[in-house]
Amino acid sequence: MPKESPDRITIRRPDDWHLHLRDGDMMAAVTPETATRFGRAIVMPNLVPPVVTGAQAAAYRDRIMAHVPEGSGFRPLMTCYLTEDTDPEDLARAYADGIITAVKLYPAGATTNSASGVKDFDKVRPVLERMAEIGLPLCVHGEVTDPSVDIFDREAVFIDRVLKPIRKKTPDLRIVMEHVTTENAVDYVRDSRANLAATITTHHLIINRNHILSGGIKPHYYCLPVAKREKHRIALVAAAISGDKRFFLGTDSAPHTDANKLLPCGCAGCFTAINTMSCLAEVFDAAGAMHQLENFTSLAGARYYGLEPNEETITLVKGEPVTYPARIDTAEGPVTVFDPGFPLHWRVE
Ligand SMILES: NC(=O)N[C@@H](CC(=O)O)C(=O)O
Ligand SMILES: [Zn+2]
Ligand SMILES: [Zn+2]
Repeated sequence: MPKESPDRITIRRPDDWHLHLRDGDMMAAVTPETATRFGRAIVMPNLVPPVVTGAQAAAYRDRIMAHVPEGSGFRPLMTCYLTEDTDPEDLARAYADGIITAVKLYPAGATTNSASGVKDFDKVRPVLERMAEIGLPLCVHGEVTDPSVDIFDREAVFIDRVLKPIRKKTPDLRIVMEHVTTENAVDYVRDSRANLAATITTHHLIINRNHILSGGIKPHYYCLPVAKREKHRIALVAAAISGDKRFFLGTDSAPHTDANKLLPCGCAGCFTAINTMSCLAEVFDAAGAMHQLENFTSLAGARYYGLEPNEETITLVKGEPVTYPARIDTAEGPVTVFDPGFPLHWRVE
């Protein structure tokens, strides 16, 4: 049990089960921000070109490690990007060698850098079957790309059209539905019997679609899946604070430069690596659920991935509003930090 008083709580060091570290100069700038705060992170493979083979995942891991501050103890958990040409044996080897922790499924065109994703889900059946056999988890960006489906319905439709058939044909495949944004997804995960869990982002616990669209368009709140109605946000908070071990933190911290966000066709993604724990503590505290924060950030995800929780602990302290930078500088340009829209009173000691 976390040690807790009204203004102080000590929990296991958190992990981030869905993170974008990018590459090159951006990676150099954002990797320390996560490495100093989290024990481990599942690193998304949607680089350009994507990380598709075990060898590429190992090389990417080494590039990340070069920017992990000494003594942080941070461990990047690597993923491969599933394509219609993925070789099941390459994945099986990379998993056996401890190079990858999961495989990522992007429907082609669903989100940032997903052009090489899957169009025909039958083509990846042999890979999914091999993954089920060896217990290699599949992380899923759960949105259909059918342009005739309303963007606010794409997650719910994905569950019926894609996820249910995959789970029926491959019931032993361990799946993580990434960054869920709807009550539909929460209910679907909660009603499942086995082999299904979900990550929830920091920002989807805080914003709804009004934050993006009301009173002027707010590109820094635009991410995919796009934030939905308030009733969905409420369902996400309920899942996060429930103590249910199938819901855990994946920040989906997805840095884009301001120049790439503030465009007629701006990029999707919120950069939350810096203030995530303060944001989450605020949300859990407001819900009277500080005692469930540790499960969400530090226990449930490790358990689903079959890993031990981190040995180290962190202490969060409540007091005067926390200060954090509005943006960070990178050699590619400034990146705006997620603004929850309210003061944050919890800081990591
Ligand atoms: N979440 C986002 O809005 N963007 C992510 C991609 C993703 O996770 O879908 C990115 O790579 O920028
Ligand atoms: Zn995604
Ligand atoms: Zn993501």
